[in-house]
Amino acid sequence: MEKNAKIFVAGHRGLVGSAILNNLKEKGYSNFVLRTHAELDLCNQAAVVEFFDQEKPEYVFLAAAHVGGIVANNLYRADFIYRNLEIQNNVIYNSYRTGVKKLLFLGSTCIYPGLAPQPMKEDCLLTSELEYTNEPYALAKIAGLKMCESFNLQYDTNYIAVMPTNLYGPNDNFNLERSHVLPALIRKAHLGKQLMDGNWEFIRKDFNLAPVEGVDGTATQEQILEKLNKYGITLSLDGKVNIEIWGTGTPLREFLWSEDMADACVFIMEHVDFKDLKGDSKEVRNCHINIGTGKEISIKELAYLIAKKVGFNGNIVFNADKPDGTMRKLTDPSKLHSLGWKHKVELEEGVAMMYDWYINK
Ligand SMILES: NC(=O)C1=CN([C@@H]2O[C@H](COP(=O)(O)OP(=O)(O)OC[C@H]3O[C@@H](n4cnc5c(N)ncnc54)[C@H](OP(=O)(O)O)[C@@H]3O)[C@@H](O)[C@H]2O)C=CC1
Ligand SMILES: C[C@H]1O[C@H](OP(=O)(O)OP(=O)(O)OC[C@H]2O[C@@H](n3cnc4c(=O)[nH]c(N)nc43)[C@H](O)[C@@H]2O)[C@@H](O)[C@@H](O)C1=O
Repeated sequence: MEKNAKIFVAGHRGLVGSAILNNLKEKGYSNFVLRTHAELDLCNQAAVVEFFDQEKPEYVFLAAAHVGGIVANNLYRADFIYRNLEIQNNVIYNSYRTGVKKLLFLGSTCIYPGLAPQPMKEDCLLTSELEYTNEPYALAKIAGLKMCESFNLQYDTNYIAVMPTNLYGPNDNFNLERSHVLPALIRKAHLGKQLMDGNWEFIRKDFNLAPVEGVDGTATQEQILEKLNKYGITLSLDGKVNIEIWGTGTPLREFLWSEDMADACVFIMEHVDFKDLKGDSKEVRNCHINIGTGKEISIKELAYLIAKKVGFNGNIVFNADKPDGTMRKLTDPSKLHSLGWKHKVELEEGVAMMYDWYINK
């Protein structure tokens, strides 16, 4: 990638897109074409055609997608499949049509079977059933990686698909209904701590609740408690505070710091071509690349790690009525390692940086 090349980072204000943009800037790239969701809805085919015709980017990082945690994926199944197919079809096809030199498509490790052998290698794709909670999203991601592979084979394009593990970092989504587990637990633990400390004003502002004029403090506290209860943060009979963790706490997850993820994306754009991944094989499958650490932790251990970092001394309770999702999804990152990239930030350090970012944002 030439330093003055015109680069389109789709989704540049999101968790990964913002980290990719920063990483590119740090590495000396400066010629960006950027659009917010409001400026360009990537689901709008006509608008995307016009955008590519006008701007003619040379390189594309496709980090825009309809993204959410386990409950959002499970509830809004139509949105997750439809919007993601729309976004990726529009961006990948128009990249081909206007001669984009290279594109990086961001998938997810959800593409692998729910009961895949662990750790998951790239070639366990499509070997058995997907995990139900995010099946529509995973199917869209599989379509995206197959679209890259198929355009490469038929039209000799250079599109690479990467499959990141669960990510976290600056600009993450802290919405307690839609977010992934790590930002959700940081916010729940922090709110729980504020409640234990009687810091009502902080919680009121956090939920954007207007101060109630003419009503005494008690009424306002009731409103605040109602809001907290909705998200599983409650006063406990032992005088402490309970924060609710979804599921049993036993699922295992792997977490990668978003700035490491961005570094891997830029590294791959700079150093890896589809032809290197394909080699001499005639039947091409599984050329996508896992991006992960190869290390896992249970949700329960994660909850205690976050509580310790935040200084939350209340109770952690598990709500088994909420879904666990897949019990284990650990990547095998050996392909990525053999290409020359390895993660730097370990989970404990990442959680500390994430909490710092959250309280200072
Ligand atoms: N976060 C994670 O743990 C993981 C993420 N991934 C993948 O990584 C990629 C980036 O995810 P992440 O950064 O977490 O997601 P975010 O939700 O943080 O960011 C997604 C970005 O896409 C934009 N976007 C969404 N829909 C549209 C649209 N119709 N038109 C234009 N822009 C749109 C969003 O804009 P706006 O906010 O304005 O809607 C936002 O800037 C995605 O492909 C995701 O599937 C894969 C594995 C794990
Ligand atoms: C990366 C990948 O992420 C998604 O899959 P997921 O790994 O199941 O996502 P998650 O982060 O939402 O949950 C991880 C685990 O954590 C538990 N959990 C506890 N308490 C909370 C909680 O408060 N919020 C959330 N979200 N989860 C919680 C939760 O029950 C589950 O066992 C895909 O949908 C898809 O988006 C995708 O690409």
